[in-house]
Amino acid sequence: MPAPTLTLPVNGQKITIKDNKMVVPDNPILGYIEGDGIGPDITKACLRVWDAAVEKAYGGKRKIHWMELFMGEKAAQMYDGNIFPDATRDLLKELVVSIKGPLTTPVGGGFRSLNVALRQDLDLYSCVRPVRYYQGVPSPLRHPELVDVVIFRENTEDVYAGIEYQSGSPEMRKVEKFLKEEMKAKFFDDCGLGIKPISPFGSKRLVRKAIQYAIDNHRESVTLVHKGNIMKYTEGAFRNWGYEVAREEFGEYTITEEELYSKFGGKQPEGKIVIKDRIADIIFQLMLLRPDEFDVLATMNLNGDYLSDAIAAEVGGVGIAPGANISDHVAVFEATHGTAPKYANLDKVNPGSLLFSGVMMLEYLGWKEAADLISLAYPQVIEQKVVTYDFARQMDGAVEVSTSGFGDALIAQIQGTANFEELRRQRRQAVEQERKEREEKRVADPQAAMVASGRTPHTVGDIMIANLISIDGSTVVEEAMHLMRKHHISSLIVNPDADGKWGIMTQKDVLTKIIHANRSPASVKVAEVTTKPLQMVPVDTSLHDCVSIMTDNNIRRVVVEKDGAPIGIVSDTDVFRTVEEFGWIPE
Ligand SMILES: NC(=O)C1=CN([C@@H]2O[C@H](COP(=O)(O)OP(=O)(O)OC[C@H]3O[C@@H](n4cnc5c(N)ncnc54)[C@H](OP(=O)(O)O)[C@@H]3O)[C@@H](O)[C@H]2O)C=CC1
Ligand SMILES: O=C(O)CCC(=O)C(=O)O
Ligand SMILES: [Mg+2]
Repeated sequence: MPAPTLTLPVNGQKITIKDNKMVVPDNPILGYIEGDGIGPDITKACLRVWDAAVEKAYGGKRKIHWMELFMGEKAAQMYDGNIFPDATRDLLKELVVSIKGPLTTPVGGGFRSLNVALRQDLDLYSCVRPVRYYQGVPSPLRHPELVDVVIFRENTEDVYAGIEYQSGSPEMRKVEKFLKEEMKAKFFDDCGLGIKPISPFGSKRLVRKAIQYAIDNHRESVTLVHKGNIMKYTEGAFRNWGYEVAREEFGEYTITEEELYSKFGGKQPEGKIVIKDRIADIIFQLMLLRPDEFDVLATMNLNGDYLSDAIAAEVGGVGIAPGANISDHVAVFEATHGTAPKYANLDKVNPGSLLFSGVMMLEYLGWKEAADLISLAYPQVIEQKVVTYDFARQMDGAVEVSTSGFGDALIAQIQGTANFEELRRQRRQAVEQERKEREEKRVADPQAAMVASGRTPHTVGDIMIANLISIDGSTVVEEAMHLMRKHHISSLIVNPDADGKWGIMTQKDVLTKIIHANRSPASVKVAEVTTKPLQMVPVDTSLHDCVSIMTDNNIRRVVVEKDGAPIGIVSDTDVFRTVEEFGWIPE
C-alpha cells in the first residue's frame, strides 16, 4: 500500500517558536495519535470534550484544528508495517504540540517500546504527571484530598536507554568479559546485562524544569527521589546534581529542607521553594501516609514510572492519570496508562487520563479558561455518580456509563456551567487555606513536622521553637508577666542594651528577684532582673554540644542565634523529647 499523503488542515495555523517562546495562534493545528487497544475509544470521546470546552470558553474565537498522525498498529496498516513513520516523527516536531493514545509494547522480546522511542527521538526529556484528587472519585485513602503532586520523571535515560544485552548473546559475552576480567566485577554467569546511564546533563535539565515549574506555579517544594544509598553513582549522583542546580541556578528562589528548620523555624519564606530529597522506597510509604508533605517530585526514569501508577491508585487509579512528554518546547501529551487490550473497542474504559492530559495541553497553550472548564465540570459529573466501570465498581449507587457516555455527560456539564468564575475562586481559596494550615502546624511544632517529614534532628536549629517574643529592658516587669502569660511562654528575650548586649528574663527571674525579694513587679524595670549576657548558641550546634553548654552553665534553656541575633529557643525538655522520640546516636 502506498504511504498516505498527510495534508495540514486548511483553516489552521502552525504553532511557532519565537525568541525561545511558543507563539500560539487562535486556530492552532494540533496533532493527535489514536494509539492501540483502548486508544481509539478514549481519543474519540476526548476530542469532543476538548472542542466543547474551547467553544464554551471562547465562543468560537479560538478553535483547535486537529490533524491525525499515525503510530503503532494503525501506522503499520497504512505504512506497510512501519510502526513509527518518519512523516509522523517530523510532524510531531513541526506542529510542536500533540496528544497521543497508548501504544503496545511486547514483553521480553520483539520491538522496543515506541513510547520510549518517541521520547528519545524527539528528546522529550521531562515526563510530567500531575496527580490530584477530584471530589467524589472513589479512593482507598481516608484523605485522598491531601494528594496533589506533580511528578517530573526523567524521560530519556536510566535503564530505559535500551543498553541491554540478552543472556548468552555475543554482545553480552563481550560485556561480561570486560566487567569480570578488567573491572573485577562479581556476578553469576549468563546474566542478562543492562546499563543504567545517568548523566549530569540529563539529571540537571530535568530538575531545572521541575524547579522552574514549582516557581511558575507557586508550589511549595521539590523533592528529589532516588535510591542513592544503594546506587551511589547513578541515583545518588542524581540527587547531588539536583541540589547543585537548585543552589547554583535557583539560589534566589530555593532553600533546602535543612535550612527551612535551622534558619526559618519551619516558616517558609515568601517566594522560596523548599528542596528536599527522599529515598525511593520510603517515598511510596510517605505518599500513602503523608501525601500532603509532597508537592513536585523529581525522579529518574524507572522510579517515576513506578511512582506515577502507584500514586494514581490513591486518587482513583490509572483511569485518571494524565501526563505529558515535554522538551524545551515540543510536547506530546499522553495518559499514564497503557492500551488495556482486553477492553479494546468496547467503549468501556475511563477516558479521564487522556482527558486530563488534554487539560494539561490546553494549559500548555495558555488556554487556561478552557482547561479550568473541564477540571471544574468533571467533579460535578462524578458527584452525580455518573462514572465508567472502573469507578462504578468502587462506588455504591453508581450510574455506570460507557466511554462515550461519560464524554456526553461531561460536555452537557461544561455547556451548562454558569458560575465558572466563582468555582475557580473557590478552588484557589481552598489551595491557599491548606497551605496556611500546613505552615501553622510546622511553626507551632517543628519536632512533629520533623517526624512527619521522615527527617532526624541533629542540631538545635532542627528542634528550636522559632517564635521568640522580645521586650525592651525599660518595660515594667508586670507588663512582661502579662505578655508571658498571654503567649504561654516562660521567658522573654530582652532587646540589646546600650552596649548591644541581648538578655533574657525568665519566670525564675521573676520568682527569685521580684516575688522572693518582696518587690512590686509594677515598679521594677525588666532590665533590672534580666540575665546578661544572653547564653546564645549558633543554629548548627549539635544536640550533644547544646546539652554540654546547659550542663556547664547550669541552665535549662539556650537561645539559638544566627548572625548574632536570637532566632529560636531550645529547652532541656525539647532535647529530652527529641532523644525519647528519635533515639540517640552517640557523636
Ligand atoms: N504510554 C504508553 O503508551 C503505555 C503503554 N503501555 C503498554 O500497554 C500495554 C498494556 O499494559 P498493562 O501493563 O496491561 O497496563 P494498562 O495500563 O494498559 O492496563 C492495566 C489495567 O489498568 C486499568 N486501566 C488502564 N487504562 C484504563 C482506563 N483508561 N480506564 C480504566 N482502567 C484502566 C485496567 O484495569 P482492570 O483490569 O482492573 O479493569 C487495565 O487492565 C503494554 O503493551 C504496555 O507496554 C503501558 C503503559 C504506558
Ligand atoms: O512504553 C511502554 O510500553 C510502557 C511505558 C510506560 O509504562 C510509561 O511510560 O509509563
Ligand atoms: Mg508506566
